[in-house]
Amino acid sequence: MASNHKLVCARAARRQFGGAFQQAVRDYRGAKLAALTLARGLEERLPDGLSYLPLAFLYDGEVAQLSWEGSVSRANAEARARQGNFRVMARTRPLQAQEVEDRLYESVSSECGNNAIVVHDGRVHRDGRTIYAVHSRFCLDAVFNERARNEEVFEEAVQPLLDSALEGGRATVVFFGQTGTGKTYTARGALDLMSNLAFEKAETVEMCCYEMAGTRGGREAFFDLLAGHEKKQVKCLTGDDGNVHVRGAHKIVCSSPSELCAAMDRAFAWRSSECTERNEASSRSHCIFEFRFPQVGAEGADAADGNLGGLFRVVDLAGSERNFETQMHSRSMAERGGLINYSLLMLKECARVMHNNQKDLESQGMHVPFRSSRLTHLLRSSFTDDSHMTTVVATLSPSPTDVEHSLNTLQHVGMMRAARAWESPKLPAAPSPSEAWEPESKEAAGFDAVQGRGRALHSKLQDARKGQLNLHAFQMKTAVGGSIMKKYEAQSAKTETFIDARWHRELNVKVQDDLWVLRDADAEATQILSSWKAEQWAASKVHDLSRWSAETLQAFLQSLDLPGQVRIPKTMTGAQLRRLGRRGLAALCSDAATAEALDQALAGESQAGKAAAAAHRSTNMRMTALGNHKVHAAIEIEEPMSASHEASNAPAQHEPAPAMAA
Ligand SMILES: Nc1ncnc2c1ncn2[C@@H]1O[C@H](COP(=O)(O)OP(=O)(O)OP(=O)(O)O)[C@@H](O)[C@H]1O
Repeated sequence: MASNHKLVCARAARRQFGGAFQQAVRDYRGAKLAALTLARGLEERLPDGLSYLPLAFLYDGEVAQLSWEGSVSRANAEARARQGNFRVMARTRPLQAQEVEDRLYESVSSECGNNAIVVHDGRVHRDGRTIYAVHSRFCLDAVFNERARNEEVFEEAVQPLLDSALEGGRATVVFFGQTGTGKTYTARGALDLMSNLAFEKAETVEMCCYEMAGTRGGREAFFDLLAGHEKKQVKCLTGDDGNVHVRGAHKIVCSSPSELCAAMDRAFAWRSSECTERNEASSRSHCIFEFRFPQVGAEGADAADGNLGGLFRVVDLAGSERNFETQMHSRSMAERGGLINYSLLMLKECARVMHNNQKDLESQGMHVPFRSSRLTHLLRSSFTDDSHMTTVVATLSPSPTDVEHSLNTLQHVGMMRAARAWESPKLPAAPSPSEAWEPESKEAAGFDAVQGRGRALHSKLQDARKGQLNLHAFQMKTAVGGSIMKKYEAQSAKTETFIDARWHRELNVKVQDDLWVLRDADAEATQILSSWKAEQWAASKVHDLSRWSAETLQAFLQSLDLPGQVRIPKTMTGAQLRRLGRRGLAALCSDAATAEALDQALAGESQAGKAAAAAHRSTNMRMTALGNHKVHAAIEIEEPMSASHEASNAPAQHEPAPAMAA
């Protein structure tokens, strides 16, 4: 049963049909390679657009189009990789040992030369039979694949910021992404490399480090990580310069790389981290490293308050988590996780509003809720101040089970990038093989950089069978017009729908509509069955003398064609009549013939009651059989139930036994 459920769950399906999805990824990569070769070889010889044609013959239309588009826009990659103050990059970690053991494939392709990243999303169609892959491309300022080393990431993402800070500027690098994707791994690598380089230009480096976590009262607060055990709370205040500063944090002035590394290690040691389902050492707080580089000639000045001296921040955010990843969390972990998710949500919300403000002229000026979380409050200048250099590094997991996370991360960093699109240089239009292609200028806008969604069909189960499932369940004939497996639970008459491709063939059915239609049909079936069961129960009790009210008894007596008189009091109920017994009943009748006729009529009612009760029991048994054997059991039952016929024998005067749904 559980396996059927899993089939409609995309994550489980990605595991189950891994081979087919992997083939889709291979196809895409093959098409990409072919497109690159063609673009290089034919572009100069053939007019625009025509060089695309050989690819269209070889591959599925959308895959060919997407891969071609990726290869021709390669020329624009350099222009697209902005040298502006706000840049967005992505780094994919390699598959972990457990993922390799589970035979998971790589669902992310990094097009490093093209500064683009493609997420291959394996999906199951709502019909439950067709599986297909959607390839989504996101264009960023730089992309690092799973083989990229920390040094490469540092050189591209961090070094320009460090240089700017060493010259007196303000810079922030933010590591953002799903839990267990390598934010801390990348941040630590960058910090280690930074500690050496910083002293090439600065004599001393002042460092403070704090984390944003929850207080006991469930509120966000900053805690000093260099203050030892106590984790002293520090304040986050807006200074005269309009920037947000953390006040009261312990500062360490380092004069050598080893001192700086020791201070960083100390901060990492105090940072909140716990073992979770996804990461053995998962960060449970947002950690901010702040470095100040006093400028030459600025000695004695309060560099923290004035703009004298450069500021460099490394923000290692806690990872976003989804419900299925937090099943084993304790209560306190769940509370902290709630705060983390809230602050990340607010960060995404700010990105969304900024993006909307940028994209839609009408909504320009919409309030960006930076103050809704302490994290966004702190990072405000990174996103709004043009002179503040910011790099957001999105970390991604290549696992197909994390595709939703990866898409979500890329969409949000894309929005952040788009929100600062005014900085991007004007790009020349890319050659396009068809009118329908997205214009290259859109690419620069980050979020709109999803260059189209390729769709490659890889259905193993394309046998389109005709027919219709007629569900004969206890006289109920439901033409659901689709592939449906029902499980009827005897007690609650509950039905569940399972879509399982195997049943399509066995039942020889074809999905005509989508799952929602089937669900409607299922709900209808549940309703009919439930009311029918209730009616049957009521029908079985209609003939039970001991349940008759005084009115029902009088109606019953009037319906009988008795030879003589019966002197039964108008207030006497069925139960009281039964207690009289045969002799007591005869005493109420005017003659023996009347007593005999009344006795026979009551015996007939008793018989009918027994038959109805037997029918009800049989219904329950059949329902149980359905529960155990699913639809097969229902189909094998050919004889309609006879309870309705029994019910029709009930006396017309008293409450008629309801007919079953036919
Ligand atoms: N690029 C990489 N190369 C090799 N291993 C990596 C890479 N990125 C991450 N890892 C490994 O993945 C695991 C998780 O990494 P890390 O703790 O940095 O994730 P995280 O994103 O900080 O997670 P959380 O948000 O839960 O703190 C670690 O064991 C790390 O060594």
